[in-house]
Amino acid sequence: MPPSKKKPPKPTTTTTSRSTPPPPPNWPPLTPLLPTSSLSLQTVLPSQILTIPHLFTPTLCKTYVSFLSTLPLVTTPANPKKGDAVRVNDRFQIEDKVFAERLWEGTGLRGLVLGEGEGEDGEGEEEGGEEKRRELWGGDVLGLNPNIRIYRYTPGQHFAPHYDDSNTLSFPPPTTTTTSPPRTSTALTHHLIPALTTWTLLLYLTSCVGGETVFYPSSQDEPTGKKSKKKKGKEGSSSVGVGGRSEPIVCEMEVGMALLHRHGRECLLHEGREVREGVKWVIRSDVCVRR
Ligand SMILES: O=C(O)CCC(=O)C(=O)O
Ligand SMILES: [Fe+2]
Repeated sequence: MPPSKKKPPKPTTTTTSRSTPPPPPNWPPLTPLLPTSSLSLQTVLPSQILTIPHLFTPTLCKTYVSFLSTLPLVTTPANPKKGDAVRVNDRFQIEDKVFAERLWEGTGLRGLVLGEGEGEDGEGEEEGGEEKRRELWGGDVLGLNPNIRIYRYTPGQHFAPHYDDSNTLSFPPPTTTTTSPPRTSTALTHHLIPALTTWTLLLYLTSCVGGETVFYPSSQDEPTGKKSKKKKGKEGSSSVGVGGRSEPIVCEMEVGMALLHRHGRECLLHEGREVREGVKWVIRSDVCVRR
């Protein structure tokens, strides 16, 4: 029989695998943690940069670094799309609402942001707390963005100066803690809440030489000559902006420290400086508010 000229059918596996989101990683449990009474929200620059030292313990950071090292991280291109900041690091990104919720509820982050319990150093517990909190966070806080990003910077890698955009999303309803399924299949979609990201969360799992996150409160301090086309909101009137000039704010990485900074219209120009020795590991998410 002569060989058939018919082409073999095209495999369809590519299409199928592309439309199926990857399963979330099997994140290690968030333990050990310090008691929430030992945590506090510290102000680096009022209404702009806050930190929470020891949100993760050194032991938990080590566990996470070993685990994250097993994930398929991808090196970002050194020549980004037009308009995007140059960032050279290895990253892993996943939509994982369950993990975002665990980070929010299980670490004490929620209590600190919402001003519950003890330990805040001021921002959340002044008179008229509720209104101040809404002003600080940019609305009614819902929780953390399920879009979880993991960054690894090895020596020579960095994130060039840029502004973080605010993004809109449909915020998923809280996962029920019981094992029973939702009563109707529409329960999940009907309760999606229109949301907006307002602050960036960076959780440092290591410290290293270099790799600091640096903020430039005034545009005159832009280190590369890159000028933003965006309108700058209130950032020029921040307390260190006397006469339009101010020193860069250098946030040294501390193992287990969370750094929160305002983003969107009021985002300060910032960068992740080049790592010179060691490896910088970061978990990134965002604070979301009701839109
Ligand atoms: O890694 C850093 O220090 C900065 C990261 C950053 O700016 C970002 O994720 O937008
Ligand atoms: Fe950023």
